[in-house]
Amino acid sequence: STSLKLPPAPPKLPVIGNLHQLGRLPHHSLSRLSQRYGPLMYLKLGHEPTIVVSSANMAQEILKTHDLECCSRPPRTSHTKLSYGCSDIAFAVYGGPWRELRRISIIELFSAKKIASFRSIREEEVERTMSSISSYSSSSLPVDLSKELIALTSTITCRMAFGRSYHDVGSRFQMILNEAQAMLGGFFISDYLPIIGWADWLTGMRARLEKNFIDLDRFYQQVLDEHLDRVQQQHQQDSGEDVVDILLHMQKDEKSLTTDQIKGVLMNVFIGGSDTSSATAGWAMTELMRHPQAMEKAQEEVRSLVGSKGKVEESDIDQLHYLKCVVKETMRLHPVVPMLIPRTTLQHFKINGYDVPPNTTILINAWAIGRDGSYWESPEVFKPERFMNSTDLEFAGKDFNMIPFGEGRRICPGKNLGIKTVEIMLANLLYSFDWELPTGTTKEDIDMDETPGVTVHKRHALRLLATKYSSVYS
Ligand code: HEM
Repeated sequence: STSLKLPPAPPKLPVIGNLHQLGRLPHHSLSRLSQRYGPLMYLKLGHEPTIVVSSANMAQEILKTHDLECCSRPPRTSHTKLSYGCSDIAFAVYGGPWRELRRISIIELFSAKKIASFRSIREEEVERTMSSISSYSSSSLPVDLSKELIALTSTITCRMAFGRSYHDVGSRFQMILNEAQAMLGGFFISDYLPIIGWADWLTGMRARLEKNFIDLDRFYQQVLDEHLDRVQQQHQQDSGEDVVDILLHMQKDEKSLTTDQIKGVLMNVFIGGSDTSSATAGWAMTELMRHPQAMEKAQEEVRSLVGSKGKVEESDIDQLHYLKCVVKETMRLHPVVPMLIPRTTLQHFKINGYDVPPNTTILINAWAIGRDGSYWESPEVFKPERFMNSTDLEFAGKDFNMIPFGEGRRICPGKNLGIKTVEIMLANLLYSFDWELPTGTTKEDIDMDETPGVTVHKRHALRLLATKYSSVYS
């Protein structure tokens, strides 16, 4: 290994390596570090060799040219536990079972037809949330928009996954899921320093992980048993099936699908699907509150299109060009999975003259790439107009300068579903209400602090005063 030419490496400490340089928000710390050491950095996170990628060019090398060599996932305590031993899509190592599950999910769960079949769920639940916000509107109390959005996306996901009778999973289940999610981005010492892995027990992390897992598993088992009775008696129907129905039907026909795989996919649908969309919509509203002109333009567009219809439907969205630019600009500045999901290399390869050994973790800093001044003019400025009239600037576009969903073999399979959910929520929020900051605060007071974790949320809830837009009810 001494003959390998590795990418530039910041100095490291014995045993912990560069762990102390990650800070509370690793995407920020690593972005700063890359300004000094370049777009490819070689770190040691405890015992784990890691390459951090911080430019679009290098991301393209990894996600396109060398996608096959680095499309596996490194083992992680929390990921392994919550994915039934990596029997899922998101954390499974590269290989036959992952490929098969991904193929099934793309054809059966995330196809355009399937996404369309869940349309009424999205529209009904968005409408329900708008009426709940209306009640605040009449009481002149601020709405905790972050909370409303999380409740909305988890209800949509529950109905899609488990069916109508599960639309209200109760705050308990939501709480466990939120905690499980935080754990996925959390710090398990055993992941990096197996030599003192017992510290996970001391800190109580391990016990919490086990408990959350047992609670979630109990819930999934109950849902599966209830669905199983029904599925045994019915023939496959093309519409009206929830995710559990589809997977159980597939299991009945193909037999190769294990119950752990079904539960693993459910965990992915939940953890990958609900939080990401609510966090994105929350960031979009936050940016619009800081940029009143953009807010006015977006509201003007949606209101002039929809008129006095009372709500925005999905069929309207294609004509909302500015709204789509707002969503893109939000995802450029706030990719809610800022470092994607870690990858690991399967074999040695070279990139930009440097060696990348096998079993090296690859972290791609999508957050830094979206704010890179060599690709983006005034990168820190929220300016949805930059996407107007540009067919080149797409998510996972050809230049790799905006990759909020990743790219290559591991690209997010729920991308189109996620975008649709964000757009319909945002369009209705903008159409139905005028938004103001709580009395005594100005747009300069809006903080942009983030929570650490796999999915990055706004740290402090976005609280706003909502006033019903009069033409909605006229
Ligand atoms: C705004 C919404 C969303 C964002 C920003 C997002 C982002 C991401 C990102 C960055 C990855 C990692 C890609 C990589 O490793 O290169 C990912 C993977 C994944 N996402 Fe999403 N996602 C969203 C919505 C969804 C939805 C709605 C679902 C499902 C219902 C979903 C399911 C998954 C799964 C299963 C994977 C793992 C793919 C694999 O490893 O093969 N995501 N997502």
